[in-house]
Amino acid sequence: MAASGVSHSPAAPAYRLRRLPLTRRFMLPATPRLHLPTGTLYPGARISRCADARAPLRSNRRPLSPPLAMAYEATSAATAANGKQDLLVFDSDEELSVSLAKYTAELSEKFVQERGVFTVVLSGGSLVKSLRKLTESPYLESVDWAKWHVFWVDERVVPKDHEDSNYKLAFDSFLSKVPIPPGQVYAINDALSAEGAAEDYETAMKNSVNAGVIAVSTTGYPRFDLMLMGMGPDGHIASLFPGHALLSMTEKWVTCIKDSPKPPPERITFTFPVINASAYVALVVTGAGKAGAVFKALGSEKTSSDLLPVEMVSLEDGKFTWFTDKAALSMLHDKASL
Ligand SMILES: O=C(O)[C@H](O)[C@@H](O)[C@H](O)[C@H](O)COP(=O)(O)O
Repeated sequence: MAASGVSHSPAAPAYRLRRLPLTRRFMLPATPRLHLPTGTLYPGARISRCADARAPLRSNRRPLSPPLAMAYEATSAATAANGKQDLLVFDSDEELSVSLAKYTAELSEKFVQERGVFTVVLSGGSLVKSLRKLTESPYLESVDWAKWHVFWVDERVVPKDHEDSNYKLAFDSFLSKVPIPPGQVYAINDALSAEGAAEDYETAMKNSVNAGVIAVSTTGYPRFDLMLMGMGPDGHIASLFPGHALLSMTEKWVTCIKDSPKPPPERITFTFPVINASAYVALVVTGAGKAGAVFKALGSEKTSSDLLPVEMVSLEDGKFTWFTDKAALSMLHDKASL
């Protein structure tokens, strides 16, 4: 059996398309300085806090209670040539989840209007829990779920009903609760070896490109509409780990790793050219455990020889947004108040 066509039968509520207001963002010109809430300037950092950036996000149902997000615009050495990154900082998981749902629903509406489909890529880890608001009103009714095609940026090579399976994680808390047609959910073929599963997944992606479901980038790689990803404490994204030879893999769209430092060891993963061909990437990074990697990525000088995987995200022609909290930024704040 090829990747895709996983059976699940979520209830299929009638939906209607609702226009959702855009999340308020504060866009200032990029500057090689960091202004943090203390007002302290930390020369040498590369983030600028937008003036008076705390503001409530709006919903067409009800105003969302007090300041949800501080919006930042960030640039880094890796992205300077390829556009800006947005850094959104939330006071709570709840607020992050509300904003992520709104962001995703707006992109769904945009791409369904433009392309007639919406291709979404998920990682495993805590990201999936952050998608929970999408399974609730108003999104459950308003999102055009029938147009979604769901892929995984990485997957553990285990049976689909295994506790380690990223498919199972997403199915249990997200996919089983929204009416995406099962044939549009592209799980790996769990009967194959790691090599076979990676090859099979790449073939499924090529078929989707040929069918016009997945767009193509100017460099010939699949261009997904939205990748929703987490980052590990070591700065890994997908199953691309610091210092690993796979970081420089460009020949394949999907490859396998058999010595993942994060268990389980056998996984398949998209390669960097595919990640960097995306139209939108949302990176959800919360908690003090991630503060070191966030500091390295956003607050420290770097050379091309010591880049963490997260710093190697450099979108060809796309938009990268960090969804973070204060704990994840704590080392930046500490540095700024020195
Ligand atoms: O299969 C995996 O292990 C994930 O896809 C992995 O890349 C994950 O997204 C990060 O490790 C962050 O996970 P947490 O958010 O749980 O730390």
